[in-house]
Amino acid sequence: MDVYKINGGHRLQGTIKVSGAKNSAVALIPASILANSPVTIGGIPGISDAWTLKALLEELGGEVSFENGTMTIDPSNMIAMPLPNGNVKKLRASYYLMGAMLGRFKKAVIGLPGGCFLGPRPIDQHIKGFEALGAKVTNEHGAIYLRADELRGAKIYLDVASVGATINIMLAAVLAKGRTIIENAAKEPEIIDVATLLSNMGAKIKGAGTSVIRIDGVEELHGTKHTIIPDRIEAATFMIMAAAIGDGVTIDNVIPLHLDSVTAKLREMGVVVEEDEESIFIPKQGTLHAVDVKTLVYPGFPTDVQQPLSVLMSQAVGASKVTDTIYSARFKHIDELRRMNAKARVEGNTAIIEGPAQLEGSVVTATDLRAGAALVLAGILAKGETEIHDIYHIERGYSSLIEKLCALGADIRRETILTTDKTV
Ligand SMILES: CC(=O)N[C@H]1[C@@H](OP(=O)(O)OP(=O)(O)OC[C@H]2O[C@@H](n3ccc(=O)[nH]c3=O)[C@H](O)[C@@H]2O)O[C@H](CO)[C@@H](O)[C@@H]1O
Ligand SMILES: C=C(OP(=O)(O)O)C(=O)O
Repeated sequence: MDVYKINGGHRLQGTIKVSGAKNSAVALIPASILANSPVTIGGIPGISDAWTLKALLEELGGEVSFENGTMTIDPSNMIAMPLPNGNVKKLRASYYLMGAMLGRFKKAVIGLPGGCFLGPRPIDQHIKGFEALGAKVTNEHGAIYLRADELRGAKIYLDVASVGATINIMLAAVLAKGRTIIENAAKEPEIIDVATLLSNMGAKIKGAGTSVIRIDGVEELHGTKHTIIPDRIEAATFMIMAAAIGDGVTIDNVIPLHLDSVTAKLREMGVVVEEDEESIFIPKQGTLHAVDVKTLVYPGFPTDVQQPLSVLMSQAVGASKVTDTIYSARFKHIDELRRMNAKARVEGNTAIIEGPAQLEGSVVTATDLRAGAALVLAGILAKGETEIHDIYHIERGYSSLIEKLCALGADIRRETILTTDKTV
Protein backbone atom coordinates (compact mmCIF):
# COMPACT_ATOMS: atom_id res chain seq x y z
CA MET A 1 0.00 0.00 0.00
CA ASP A 2 1.28 3.48 -0.85
CA VAL A 3 1.13 6.19 1.79
CA TYR A 4 2.40 9.72 2.32
CA LYS A 5 4.74 10.22 5.27
CA ILE A 6 5.23 13.74 6.55
CA ASN A 7 7.66 15.02 9.15
CA GLY A 8 5.90 18.06 10.47
CA GLY A 9 7.21 21.46 11.45
CA HIS A 10 9.14 22.40 8.31
CA ARG A 11 8.12 25.87 7.15
CA LEU A 12 7.34 26.65 3.51
CA GLN A 13 9.12 29.25 1.42
CA GLY A 14 9.56 29.97 -2.29
CA THR A 15 7.45 29.76 -5.43
CA ILE A 16 4.92 27.07 -6.32
CA LYS A 17 3.29 26.78 -9.75
CA VAL A 18 -0.36 25.86 -10.02
CA SER A 19 -1.37 23.24 -12.63
CA GLY A 20 -4.31 23.30 -15.03
CA ALA A 21 -7.76 23.00 -13.46
CA LYS A 22 -8.85 19.44 -12.65
CA ASN A 23 -12.52 20.36 -12.80
CA SER A 24 -12.04 21.86 -16.29
CA ALA A 25 -9.83 19.04 -17.55
CA VAL A 26 -12.37 16.37 -16.66
CA ALA A 27 -14.96 18.12 -18.87
CA LEU A 28 -12.65 19.35 -21.67
CA ILE A 29 -11.35 15.83 -22.37
CA PRO A 30 -14.84 14.33 -22.94
CA ALA A 31 -15.84 17.45 -24.94
CA SER A 32 -13.28 16.45 -27.59
CA ILE A 33 -15.54 13.50 -28.53
CA LEU A 34 -17.77 16.03 -30.32
CA ALA A 35 -15.10 17.04 -32.87
CA ASN A 36 -14.46 15.46 -36.27
CA SER A 37 -10.67 16.02 -36.16
CA PRO A 38 -7.94 16.18 -33.45
CA VAL A 39 -8.30 18.39 -30.39
CA THR A 40 -5.16 19.43 -28.50
CA ILE A 41 -5.45 20.65 -24.92
CA GLY A 42 -2.42 22.17 -23.18
CA GLY A 43 -1.89 22.36 -19.42
CA ILE A 44 -3.71 19.15 -18.48
CA PRO A 45 -2.64 18.25 -14.92
CA GLY A 46 -0.86 14.92 -14.39
CA ILE A 47 -3.65 13.55 -12.20
CA SER A 48 -5.17 10.08 -12.24
CA ASP A 49 -8.57 11.45 -13.34
CA ALA A 50 -6.91 12.66 -16.59
CA TRP A 51 -5.28 9.25 -17.18
CA THR A 52 -8.58 7.47 -16.50
CA LEU A 53 -10.39 9.68 -19.02
CA LYS A 54 -7.64 9.01 -21.57
CA ALA A 55 -8.26 5.27 -21.09
CA LEU A 56 -12.02 5.78 -21.47
CA LEU A 57 -11.62 7.70 -24.75
CA GLU A 58 -9.34 4.90 -25.99
CA GLU A 59 -12.07 2.36 -25.13
CA LEU A 60 -14.31 4.36 -27.50
CA GLY A 61 -11.68 4.00 -30.25
CA GLY A 62 -10.07 7.43 -29.87
CA GLU A 63 -6.36 7.93 -30.46
CA VAL A 64 -5.02 9.80 -27.46
CA SER A 65 -1.53 10.99 -26.52
CA PHE A 66 -0.70 12.65 -23.19
CA GLU A 67 2.82 14.02 -22.80
CA ASN A 68 4.23 16.96 -20.85
CA GLY A 69 0.77 18.20 -19.94
CA THR A 70 -0.54 18.22 -23.51
CA MET A 71 -3.31 15.83 -24.47
CA THR A 72 -4.15 15.32 -28.12
CA ILE A 73 -7.32 13.43 -28.90
CA ASP A 74 -8.23 12.21 -32.36
CA PRO A 75 -11.91 11.31 -32.04
CA SER A 76 -12.47 10.54 -35.78
CA ASN A 77 -12.75 6.76 -35.38
CA MET A 78 -14.67 6.68 -32.12
CA ILE A 79 -17.75 4.49 -31.81
CA ALA A 80 -20.58 4.50 -29.26
CA MET A 81 -19.08 1.67 -27.20
CA PRO A 82 -21.22 0.98 -24.09
CA LEU A 83 -19.29 1.74 -20.88
CA PRO A 84 -21.45 0.26 -18.11
CA ASN A 85 -18.56 -0.69 -15.79
CA GLY A 86 -14.82 -0.38 -15.23
CA ASN A 87 -13.06 2.96 -15.59
CA VAL A 88 -16.30 5.01 -15.52
CA LYS A 89 -16.70 4.08 -11.85
CA LYS A 90 -13.33 5.60 -10.92
CA LEU A 91 -14.40 9.23 -11.26
CA ARG A 92 -17.43 11.44 -10.94
CA ALA A 93 -16.72 13.30 -14.17
CA SER A 94 -17.24 10.20 -16.33
CA TYR A 95 -20.81 11.53 -16.41
CA TYR A 96 -19.63 14.06 -19.03
CA LEU A 97 -19.36 11.11 -21.42
CA MET A 98 -23.18 11.03 -21.33
CA GLY A 99 -23.61 14.54 -22.77
CA ALA A 100 -20.71 14.24 -25.23
CA MET A 101 -21.68 10.80 -26.56
CA LEU A 102 -25.35 11.70 -26.74
CA GLY A 103 -24.38 14.82 -28.71
CA ARG A 104 -22.21 12.94 -31.19
CA PHE A 105 -23.77 9.46 -31.47
CA LYS A 106 -27.31 10.17 -30.19
CA LYS A 107 -26.81 7.24 -27.84
CA ALA A 108 -24.67 6.16 -24.87
CA VAL A 109 -24.51 3.64 -22.05
CA ILE A 110 -22.54 4.95 -19.07
CA GLY A 111 -22.22 3.31 -15.64
CA LEU A 112 -23.23 5.53 -12.75
CA PRO A 113 -20.19 7.63 -11.87
CA GLY A 114 -17.75 7.32 -8.97
CA GLY A 115 -15.63 10.11 -7.50
CA CYS A 116 -15.48 11.39 -3.97
CA PHE A 117 -18.30 10.34 -1.70
CA LEU A 118 -19.48 13.64 -0.26
CA GLY A 119 -23.02 12.49 0.56
CA PRO A 120 -25.60 12.05 -2.23
CA ARG A 121 -24.48 13.31 -5.65
CA PRO A 122 -27.69 13.23 -7.72
CA ILE A 123 -27.76 13.67 -11.52
CA ASP A 124 -31.49 14.33 -11.91
CA GLN A 125 -30.85 17.77 -13.45
CA HIS A 126 -28.53 16.29 -16.09
CA ILE A 127 -31.23 13.75 -17.00
CA LYS A 128 -33.95 16.40 -17.05
CA GLY A 129 -31.83 18.35 -19.54
CA PHE A 130 -31.15 15.34 -21.80
CA GLU A 131 -34.86 14.48 -21.80
CA ALA A 132 -35.81 18.05 -22.67
CA LEU A 133 -33.49 17.77 -25.70
CA GLY A 134 -35.41 14.66 -26.83
CA ALA A 135 -33.44 11.77 -25.33
CA LYS A 136 -35.00 8.72 -23.73
CA VAL A 137 -33.10 8.04 -20.52
CA THR A 138 -33.34 4.87 -18.41
CA ASN A 139 -31.39 3.51 -15.47
CA GLU A 140 -30.75 -0.22 -15.94
CA HIS A 141 -28.65 -2.23 -13.47
CA GLY A 142 -26.59 0.76 -12.38
CA ALA A 143 -25.95 2.18 -15.85
CA ILE A 144 -27.65 5.10 -17.58
CA TYR A 145 -28.95 4.33 -21.09
CA LEU A 146 -29.48 7.34 -23.37
CA ARG A 147 -30.97 7.26 -26.87
CA ALA A 148 -32.45 9.88 -29.21
CA ASP A 149 -33.63 9.81 -32.82
CA GLU A 150 -32.59 13.43 -32.96
CA LEU A 151 -31.79 16.14 -30.41
CA ARG A 152 -33.80 19.36 -30.57
CA GLY A 153 -32.98 22.57 -28.72
CA ALA A 154 -35.14 23.31 -25.68
CA LYS A 155 -35.54 25.75 -22.80
CA ILE A 156 -34.25 24.10 -19.63
CA TYR A 157 -34.58 25.62 -16.16
CA LEU A 158 -32.19 24.01 -13.66
CA ASP A 159 -33.72 23.57 -10.19
CA VAL A 160 -30.21 23.86 -8.74
CA ALA A 161 -27.34 25.74 -10.39
CA SER A 162 -25.33 22.55 -10.96
CA VAL A 163 -21.90 22.74 -12.59
CA GLY A 164 -22.16 19.16 -13.84
CA ALA A 165 -25.65 19.56 -15.30
CA THR A 166 -24.82 22.89 -16.98
CA ILE A 167 -21.75 21.42 -18.72
CA ASN A 168 -23.46 18.14 -19.62
CA ILE A 169 -26.41 19.94 -21.23
CA MET A 170 -24.03 22.22 -23.16
CA LEU A 171 -22.22 19.12 -24.47
CA ALA A 172 -25.46 17.50 -25.63
CA ALA A 173 -26.91 20.73 -27.09
CA VAL A 174 -24.06 22.00 -29.29
CA LEU A 175 -24.95 19.53 -32.09
CA ALA A 176 -28.75 19.60 -31.49
CA LYS A 177 -31.14 21.20 -33.97
CA GLY A 178 -32.14 24.73 -33.00
CA ARG A 179 -31.69 26.81 -29.88
CA THR A 180 -31.17 25.59 -26.33
CA ILE A 181 -31.51 27.97 -23.40
CA ILE A 182 -30.21 26.91 -19.99
CA GLU A 183 -31.72 29.03 -17.22
CA ASN A 184 -30.32 29.15 -13.68
CA ALA A 185 -27.07 27.84 -15.18
CA ALA A 186 -24.02 27.53 -12.92
CA LYS A 187 -21.43 30.30 -13.37
CA GLU A 188 -18.16 28.58 -12.38
CA PRO A 189 -15.01 29.53 -14.38
CA GLU A 190 -14.71 25.90 -15.53
CA ILE A 191 -17.99 26.34 -17.44
CA ILE A 192 -16.52 29.29 -19.34
CA ASP A 193 -13.43 27.18 -20.10
CA VAL A 194 -15.53 24.37 -21.58
CA ALA A 195 -17.65 26.88 -23.56
CA THR A 196 -14.44 28.44 -24.92
CA LEU A 197 -13.16 25.08 -26.15
CA LEU A 198 -16.54 24.24 -27.73
CA SER A 199 -16.72 27.68 -29.39
CA ASN A 200 -13.23 27.20 -30.83
CA MET A 201 -14.49 23.86 -32.18
CA GLY A 202 -17.24 25.79 -34.02
CA ALA A 203 -20.08 25.74 -31.48
CA LYS A 204 -22.35 28.76 -31.02
CA ILE A 205 -22.62 29.50 -27.29
CA LYS A 206 -23.48 32.79 -25.60
CA GLY A 207 -23.69 33.67 -21.91
CA ALA A 208 -21.35 31.07 -20.36
CA GLY A 209 -20.41 32.44 -16.94
CA THR A 210 -23.86 34.00 -16.48
CA SER A 211 -27.06 32.32 -15.31
CA VAL A 212 -28.54 32.14 -18.84
CA ILE A 213 -26.66 30.24 -21.55
CA ARG A 214 -27.90 30.22 -25.16
CA ILE A 215 -26.68 27.54 -27.56
CA ASP A 216 -27.51 27.46 -31.27
CA GLY A 217 -26.88 23.95 -32.57
CA VAL A 218 -24.49 23.48 -35.51
CA GLU A 219 -24.08 20.60 -37.99
CA GLU A 220 -20.55 19.61 -36.98
CA LEU A 221 -17.60 20.57 -34.81
CA HIS A 222 -13.93 20.49 -35.78
CA GLY A 223 -10.64 20.02 -33.96
CA THR A 224 -8.82 22.91 -32.28
CA LYS A 225 -6.07 23.84 -29.80
CA HIS A 226 -6.89 25.03 -26.31
CA THR A 227 -5.05 25.88 -23.09
CA ILE A 228 -6.78 25.07 -19.84
CA ILE A 229 -7.34 27.64 -17.05
CA PRO A 230 -5.30 27.39 -13.81
CA ASP A 231 -6.75 25.29 -10.99
CA ARG A 232 -8.37 27.72 -8.54
CA ILE A 233 -8.87 24.96 -5.97
CA GLU A 234 -5.21 23.90 -6.06
CA ALA A 235 -4.23 27.59 -5.82
CA ALA A 236 -6.51 28.06 -2.81
CA THR A 237 -5.01 24.96 -1.16
CA PHE A 238 -1.51 26.45 -1.52
CA MET A 239 -2.68 29.88 -0.28
CA ILE A 240 -4.03 28.21 2.85
CA MET A 241 -0.84 26.19 3.34
CA ALA A 242 1.25 29.34 2.95
CA ALA A 243 -0.94 31.19 5.46
CA ALA A 244 -0.66 28.31 7.93
CA ILE A 245 3.10 27.67 7.85
CA GLY A 246 4.76 29.89 5.25
CA ASP A 247 7.73 32.22 5.47
CA GLY A 248 6.79 33.92 2.18
CA VAL A 249 5.25 31.85 -0.62
CA THR A 250 4.45 32.97 -4.17
CA ILE A 251 1.67 31.03 -5.85
CA ASP A 252 2.21 31.33 -9.57
CA ASN A 253 -0.15 30.75 -12.54
CA VAL A 254 -3.38 31.92 -10.94
CA ILE A 255 -6.33 34.06 -12.01
CA PRO A 256 -6.79 36.15 -8.81
CA LEU A 257 -10.41 36.99 -9.75
CA HIS A 258 -11.33 33.28 -9.52
CA LEU A 259 -10.04 33.31 -5.93
CA ASP A 260 -11.88 36.42 -4.69
CA SER A 261 -14.05 34.60 -2.14
CA VAL A 262 -11.04 32.71 -0.77
CA THR A 263 -8.86 35.83 -0.61
CA ALA A 264 -11.64 37.76 1.16
CA LYS A 265 -12.11 35.02 3.78
CA LEU A 266 -8.35 34.71 4.38
CA ARG A 267 -8.09 38.48 4.82
CA GLU A 268 -10.96 38.30 7.33
CA MET A 269 -8.82 35.82 9.28
CA GLY A 270 -5.99 38.35 9.29
CA VAL A 271 -3.95 36.80 6.49
CA VAL A 272 -2.01 39.24 4.31
CA VAL A 273 -2.64 38.38 0.64
CA GLU A 274 -0.77 40.33 -2.05
CA GLU A 275 -2.24 39.90 -5.53
CA ASP A 276 -0.39 40.41 -8.78
CA GLU A 277 -1.69 39.85 -12.32
CA GLU A 278 -0.99 36.11 -12.45
CA SER A 279 0.38 35.33 -9.01
CA ILE A 280 -0.41 35.71 -5.33
CA PHE A 281 2.16 36.27 -2.56
CA ILE A 282 1.45 35.25 1.04
CA PRO A 283 4.06 36.61 3.47
CA LYS A 284 4.77 35.15 6.92
CA GLN A 285 1.66 35.69 9.05
CA GLY A 286 0.95 36.93 12.55
CA THR A 287 -2.01 35.89 14.70
CA LEU A 288 -5.00 34.44 12.83
CA HIS A 289 -8.60 35.09 13.92
CA ALA A 290 -11.54 32.68 13.92
CA VAL A 291 -14.14 33.21 11.16
CA ASP A 292 -17.39 31.67 9.93
CA VAL A 293 -17.71 30.51 6.33
CA LYS A 294 -20.57 29.13 4.26
CA THR A 295 -19.93 27.33 0.97
CA LEU A 296 -21.97 28.56 -1.98
CA VAL A 297 -22.08 28.32 -5.75
CA TYR A 298 -19.53 30.51 -7.57
CA PRO A 299 -18.68 33.31 -6.90
CA GLY A 300 -19.35 32.17 -3.33
CA PHE A 301 -16.83 30.28 -1.21
CA PRO A 302 -16.08 26.90 -2.92
CA THR A 303 -17.08 23.64 -1.22
CA ASP A 304 -13.79 22.16 -2.50
CA VAL A 305 -11.81 24.59 -0.31
CA GLN A 306 -13.64 24.26 3.00
CA GLN A 307 -11.72 21.11 4.03
CA PRO A 308 -8.22 22.61 3.77
CA LEU A 309 -9.54 25.86 5.30
CA SER A 310 -10.72 23.96 8.38
CA VAL A 311 -7.08 23.07 9.12
CA LEU A 312 -6.11 26.75 8.99
CA MET A 313 -9.02 27.44 11.34
CA SER A 314 -7.45 25.02 13.85
CA GLN A 315 -4.54 27.48 14.03
CA ALA A 316 -6.69 30.60 14.53
CA VAL A 317 -7.66 32.06 17.89
CA GLY A 318 -11.29 31.26 18.79
CA ALA A 319 -14.10 29.10 17.42
CA SER A 320 -14.62 29.03 13.64
CA LYS A 321 -17.62 27.57 11.83
CA VAL A 322 -17.80 25.97 8.37
CA THR A 323 -21.25 25.37 6.90
CA ASP A 324 -21.36 23.38 3.65
CA THR A 325 -24.56 24.18 1.76
CA ILE A 326 -23.46 22.28 -1.39
CA TYR A 327 -22.43 18.93 0.14
CA SER A 328 -23.84 18.72 3.65
CA ALA A 329 -21.89 15.55 4.57
CA ARG A 330 -18.46 16.74 3.40
CA PHE A 331 -16.93 16.49 6.88
CA LYS A 332 -15.22 13.10 7.07
CA HIS A 333 -11.88 14.89 7.42
CA ILE A 334 -12.97 16.24 10.80
CA ASP A 335 -12.73 12.79 12.44
CA GLU A 336 -9.23 12.38 11.00
CA LEU A 337 -8.17 15.84 12.21
CA ARG A 338 -9.39 14.94 15.69
CA ARG A 339 -6.95 12.01 15.66
CA MET A 340 -4.30 14.70 15.19
CA ASN A 341 -5.50 16.65 18.23
CA ALA A 342 -7.70 19.20 16.44
CA LYS A 343 -10.54 20.50 18.61
CA ALA A 344 -13.37 20.08 16.14
CA ARG A 345 -16.88 18.67 15.93
CA VAL A 346 -19.68 18.40 13.39
CA GLU A 347 -23.26 19.54 13.99
CA GLY A 348 -25.53 18.90 11.00
CA ASN A 349 -23.98 20.57 7.96
CA THR A 350 -21.62 22.65 10.12
CA ALA A 351 -18.16 21.94 11.53
CA ILE A 352 -17.01 23.90 14.56
CA ILE A 353 -13.25 24.20 14.94
CA GLU A 354 -11.58 25.69 18.00
CA GLY A 355 -8.05 26.99 17.93
CA PRO A 356 -5.23 27.38 18.22
CA ALA A 357 -4.32 23.69 18.60
CA GLN A 358 -0.91 22.04 18.40
CA LEU A 359 -1.56 19.24 15.92
CA GLU A 360 0.13 15.90 16.57
CA GLY A 361 1.40 13.45 13.93
CA SER A 362 -0.79 10.37 13.52
CA VAL A 363 -1.89 7.65 11.10
CA VAL A 364 -4.88 9.03 9.18
CA THR A 365 -6.95 8.26 6.09
CA ALA A 366 -7.68 10.52 3.13
CA THR A 367 -11.41 9.84 2.96
CA ASP A 368 -11.75 11.95 -0.20
CA LEU A 369 -9.70 14.29 -2.38
CA ARG A 370 -9.86 17.58 -0.47
CA ALA A 371 -9.92 15.76 2.89
CA GLY A 372 -6.56 14.40 1.72
CA ALA A 373 -5.25 17.90 0.97
CA ALA A 374 -6.41 18.99 4.42
CA LEU A 375 -4.50 16.11 6.03
CA VAL A 376 -1.34 16.95 4.08
CA LEU A 377 -1.48 20.46 5.54
CA ALA A 378 -2.24 19.08 9.01
CA GLY A 379 0.79 16.78 8.67
CA ILE A 380 3.07 19.68 7.71
CA LEU A 381 1.84 21.60 10.77
CA ALA A 382 1.95 18.67 13.21
CA LYS A 383 4.57 17.71 15.74
CA GLY A 384 6.12 14.39 14.69
CA GLU A 385 5.29 12.04 11.83
CA THR A 386 1.97 11.75 10.00
CA GLU A 387 1.14 8.79 7.75
CA ILE A 388 -1.71 9.30 5.27
CA HIS A 389 -3.50 6.27 3.81
CA ASP A 390 -5.75 6.04 0.71
CA ILE A 391 -3.68 8.64 -1.12
CA TYR A 392 -5.24 7.63 -4.44
CA HIS A 393 -7.95 10.14 -3.59
CA ILE A 394 -5.34 12.93 -3.40
CA GLU A 395 -3.69 11.85 -6.65
CA ARG A 396 -7.04 12.05 -8.49
CA GLY A 397 -6.77 15.82 -8.23
CA TYR A 398 -3.33 17.16 -7.24
CA SER A 399 -0.52 16.95 -9.77
CA SER A 400 3.06 16.40 -8.44
CA LEU A 401 2.00 17.46 -4.94
CA ILE A 402 4.99 15.84 -3.21
CA GLU A 403 7.52 17.44 -5.57
CA LYS A 404 5.86 20.86 -5.33
CA LEU A 405 5.75 20.84 -1.52
CA CYS A 406 9.28 19.44 -1.13
CA ALA A 407 10.54 22.31 -3.32
CA LEU A 408 9.00 24.71 -0.76
CA GLY A 409 10.77 22.94 2.12
CA ALA A 410 8.20 20.43 3.37
CA ASP A 411 9.44 17.01 4.45
CA ILE A 412 6.96 14.72 2.69
CA ARG A 413 7.50 11.49 0.80
CA ARG A 414 5.50 8.71 -0.85
CA GLU A 415 6.32 5.28 0.51
CA THR A 416 5.15 1.73 -0.05
CA ILE A 417 4.40 0.02 3.25
CA LEU A 418 3.55 -3.58 3.98
CA THR A 419 0.09 -4.19 5.34
CA THR A 420 -1.58 -7.26 6.76
CA ASP A 421 -5.01 -5.71 6.26
CA LYS A 422 -6.54 -7.72 3.38
CA THR A 423 -9.14 -5.01 2.67
CA VAL A 424 -6.55 -2.59 1.28
C1 LIG B 1 -21.90 24.36 -7.10
C2 LIG B 1 -20.65 23.71 -6.69
O1 LIG B 1 -20.06 24.05 -5.71
N1 LIG B 1 -20.23 22.72 -7.49
C3 LIG B 1 -19.06 21.96 -7.15
C4 LIG B 1 -19.39 20.50 -7.27
O2 LIG B 1 -19.71 20.26 -8.60
P1 LIG B 1 -20.58 19.03 -8.96
O3 LIG B 1 -20.59 19.05 -10.44
O4 LIG B 1 -20.23 17.81 -8.22
O5 LIG B 1 -21.88 19.46 -8.31
P2 LIG B 1 -22.94 20.32 -8.94
O6 LIG B 1 -22.46 21.72 -9.14
O7 LIG B 1 -23.42 19.59 -10.12
O8 LIG B 1 -24.01 20.27 -7.80
C5 LIG B 1 -24.28 21.36 -6.95
C6 LIG B 1 -25.43 20.96 -6.03
O9 LIG B 1 -26.54 20.56 -6.81
C7 LIG B 1 -26.97 19.26 -6.47
N2 LIG B 1 -27.37 18.58 -7.71
C8 LIG B 1 -26.51 18.47 -8.74
C9 LIG B 1 -26.87 17.85 -9.91
C10 LIG B 1 -28.16 17.32 -10.02
O10 LIG B 1 -28.56 16.76 -11.06
N3 LIG B 1 -29.00 17.44 -8.97
C11 LIG B 1 -28.65 18.06 -7.81
O11 LIG B 1 -29.45 18.14 -6.88
C12 LIG B 1 -25.77 18.61 -5.82
O12 LIG B 1 -26.15 17.58 -4.94
C13 LIG B 1 -25.11 19.78 -5.12
O13 LIG B 1 -25.69 20.01 -3.88
O14 LIG B 1 -18.31 19.71 -6.90
C14 LIG B 1 -17.21 19.88 -7.73
C15 LIG B 1 -16.17 18.92 -7.23
O15 LIG B 1 -16.12 18.94 -5.85
C16 LIG B 1 -16.79 21.35 -7.66
O16 LIG B 1 -15.69 21.56 -8.43
C17 LIG B 1 -17.92 22.26 -8.06
O17 LIG B 1 -17.56 23.61 -7.99
C1 LIG C 1 -14.77 16.27 -4.98
C2 LIG C 1 -14.03 16.62 -6.00
O1 LIG C 1 -13.92 15.92 -7.11
P1 LIG C 1 -14.95 14.95 -7.80
O2 LIG C 1 -16.21 15.71 -7.95
O3 LIG C 1 -14.30 14.68 -9.10
O4 LIG C 1 -15.11 13.74 -6.93
C3 LIG C 1 -13.21 17.86 -5.95
O5 LIG C 1 -12.69 18.27 -7.00
O6 LIG C 1 -13.06 18.41 -4.85
